[in-house]
Amino acid sequence: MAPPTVLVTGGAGYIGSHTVLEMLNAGYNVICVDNLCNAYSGGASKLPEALSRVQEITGKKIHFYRVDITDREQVRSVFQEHKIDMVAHFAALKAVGESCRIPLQYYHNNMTGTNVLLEAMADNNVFKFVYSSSATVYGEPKFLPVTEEHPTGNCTSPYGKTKYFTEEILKDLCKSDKRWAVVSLRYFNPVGAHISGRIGEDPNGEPNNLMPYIAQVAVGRRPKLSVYGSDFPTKDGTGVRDYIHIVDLAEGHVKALDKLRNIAETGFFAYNLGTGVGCSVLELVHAFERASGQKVTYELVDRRSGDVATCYADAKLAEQALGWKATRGIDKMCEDTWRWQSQNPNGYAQK
Ligand SMILES: NC(=O)c1ccc[n+]([C@@H]2O[C@H](COP(=O)([O-])OP(=O)(O)OC[C@H]3O[C@@H](n4cnc5c(N)ncnc54)[C@H](O)[C@@H]3O)[C@@H](O)[C@H]2O)c1
Ligand SMILES: CC(=O)N[C@H]1[C@@H](OP(=O)(O)OP(=O)(O)OC[C@H]2O[C@@H](n3ccc(=O)[nH]c3=O)[C@H](O)[C@@H]2O)O[C@H](CO)[C@@H](O)[C@@H]1O
Repeated sequence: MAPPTVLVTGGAGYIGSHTVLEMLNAGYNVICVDNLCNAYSGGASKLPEALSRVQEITGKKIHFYRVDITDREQVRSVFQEHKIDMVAHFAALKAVGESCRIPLQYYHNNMTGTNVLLEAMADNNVFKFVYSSSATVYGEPKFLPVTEEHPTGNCTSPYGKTKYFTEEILKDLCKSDKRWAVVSLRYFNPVGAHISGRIGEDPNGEPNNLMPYIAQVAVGRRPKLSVYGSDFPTKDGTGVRDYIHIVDLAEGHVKALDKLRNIAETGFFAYNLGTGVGCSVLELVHAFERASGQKVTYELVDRRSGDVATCYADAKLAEQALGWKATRGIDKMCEDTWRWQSQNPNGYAQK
């Protein structure tokens, strides 16, 4: 029996590339599409740099197509070229602040793109779908830890709304047609890098997120970290989040594919991918200093608008339903981030 073939959209990105690596190691065939709007295209090789390195690490072949998922013909051509069994959908624009400035581009890219993809799937009798969702669908937590029963939809940005609206579309789709089996994975705060140090997070321009910012200060690319708010009602006054190692996250996707591959059960399933452990900004800074041996200079400044004090997951449902549990702690997240950053001070674009 040939191993299943997974179409991975956004496979050249941070989470996509790490998940492709774990899918290949788990024996899946992988077809990747990406329009490279937020991924380094690499040198002469046909493959984007991140995927070229994934091939090097795994010794396995990746089929790659430079495709924009909003382009119906481009998407259809991939389904004509390959027999696809399942789809893992990472492709999206994801900068919260940018989404407030250019909401229409976010709704087009993330919503129209997903709808074009879903239509092409249905036209080719492909109904198994893993979706990249986010804890942002919960808005400001009403209770902690956040379970999958927490209300969704109280999103504070157009980006967050694209995630929420897409989940609602997927629920309606599953209600309308019992052939659909959808797993929506709600990521908390993915950080870290593959142990090889060859692939990692490579944000365009100034990082929005905490961990890549810390790493760039530690490696000397940025003078200091601004700590947004030190007067939150938390252990040390700084924001508390549920950071999850990117490889734990990637392994969670493989478990979701395994579930879809083997189940007769169809419908919509949502699972939190987090550790259940909250970590403050200053705790992460100090853990990174221990892991890297580098000083991370920081300044306590005003809060960033839209930030909540504390958010962390109840991850028990994913453990029960997927047989998955995060195993890597904060120190490992920092060690692996530092290995990537110190070996690739300028990310994939080695200058
Ligand atoms: N990184 C996080 O902290 C986080 C948290 C929650 C959810 N997510 C979601 O996980 C997914 C992957 O996030 P990431 O951090 O890897 O981001 P990323 O930007 O590194 O990866 C996204 C990839 O999708 C591609 N892409 C974007 N629009 C496309 C389009 N129209 N057609 C084809 N390719 C397109 C980009 O070029 C990029 O390679 C996204 O859906 C994001 O919303 C990320
Ligand atoms: C409001 C917002 O943007 N939320 C997004 C953000 O979550 P979130 O805001 O949790 O993630 P960040 O990494 O941006 O911030 C984590 C914590 O670090 C603090 N911090 C961050 C950066 C910095 O330079 N200094 C600093 O102190 C923040 O105030 C927060 O307390 O990233 C997630 C992962 O991409 C997205 O799913 C969320 O939708």
